Amino acid sequence: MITLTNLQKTFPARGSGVPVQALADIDLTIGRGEIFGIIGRSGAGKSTLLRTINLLEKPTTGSVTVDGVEMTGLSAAELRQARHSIGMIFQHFNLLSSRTVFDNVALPLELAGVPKAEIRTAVEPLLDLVGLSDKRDRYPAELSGGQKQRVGIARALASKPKVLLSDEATSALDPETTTQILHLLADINRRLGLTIVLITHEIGVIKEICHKVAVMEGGRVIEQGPVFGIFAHPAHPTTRSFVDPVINRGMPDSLKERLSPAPQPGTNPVLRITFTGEKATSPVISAISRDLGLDLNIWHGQVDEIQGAPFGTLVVEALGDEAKVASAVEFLKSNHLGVEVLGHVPANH
Ligand SMILES: Nc1ncnc2c1ncn2[C@@H]1O[C@H](COP(=O)(O)OP(=O)(O)OP(=O)(O)O)[C@@H](O)[C@H]1O
Repeated sequence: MITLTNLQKTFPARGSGVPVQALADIDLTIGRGEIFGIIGRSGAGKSTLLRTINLLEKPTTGSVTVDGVEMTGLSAAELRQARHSIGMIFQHFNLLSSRTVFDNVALPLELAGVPKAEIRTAVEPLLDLVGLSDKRDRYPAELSGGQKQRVGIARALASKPKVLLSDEATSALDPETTTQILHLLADINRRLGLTIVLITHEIGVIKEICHKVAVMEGGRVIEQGPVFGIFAHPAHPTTRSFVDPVINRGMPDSLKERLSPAPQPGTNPVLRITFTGEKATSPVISAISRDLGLDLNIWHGQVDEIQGAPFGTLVVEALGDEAKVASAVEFLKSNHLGVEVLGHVPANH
């Protein structure tokens, strides 16, 4: 649906400053109907990247294709037309304070010259969709933040876009309202098959509704893939720093301090077992002690949920000889569970 190829963006130097390279070597493919999240710290290049999709920001080099249309080659009139299929919502909602809820949602249609009767037929179901039918004649100042964002969403949907860009749309909202807005976006994605690209600095937003994620740092995408895989096995340290607070893959500090990297006489290995999907509930621990005669001392365990699928980690000390431990590792792998040796601790500590 959206392909960004070899995208670069450099902002020219201001005054006596130096040019800023905001985007470098960006290659991203976003599939039709996906909710694609882009996460990164302040200044990573998220907004610039999002704004290149509708060409609010013109890339210095590279190509942007949306629904088969190469955006960088369009004339001004063609670009205006192409932007009808790309809606956008914003952190601070960007509503017109002098217009009612109905008139804010109707605005893009009025600007496109749609007749009044048609506007009414288009806007009313949208107000219904976002749960604001009873607020149609209210003004933005009379609405809560969550309600304002619902107006923003309805307005973005008015021109029946195929893509919705969300620029930190929940950053100004409290956690409960954030969840409601995210559920609304997920619902719209399912019902309308809309492709959603959202940027955020909050990992919870990605965890809640995204199918895929790209992590940005210094204008580059440092890691990307399906949310489940990235959360379960974050490869880059920055990704880990985002994921660790919400997915506890770790172990107690007291144990960490006692770990030594290599086995010594009289030490036991410490394993981290990761469970994903339906395997998260399979009784592997009892199978290992029963069938392989290896006792496992559980140090730390956690079962979480990513995108509705269970994801668990278990840190265990294996109380047995090397051969038994090797068979247990093989057994776990053959059951499609993740297993890694974290280190070794003195036995009987
Ligand atoms: N119009 C501009 N002119 C010059 N530099 C810019 C411009 N817009 C952005 N930048 C710079 O480009 C880099 C990326 O900015 P961008 O706003 O895309 O980051 P971000 O990840 O969205 O950050 P934030 O989360 O704080 O919004 C930053 O160094 C920023 O200062």
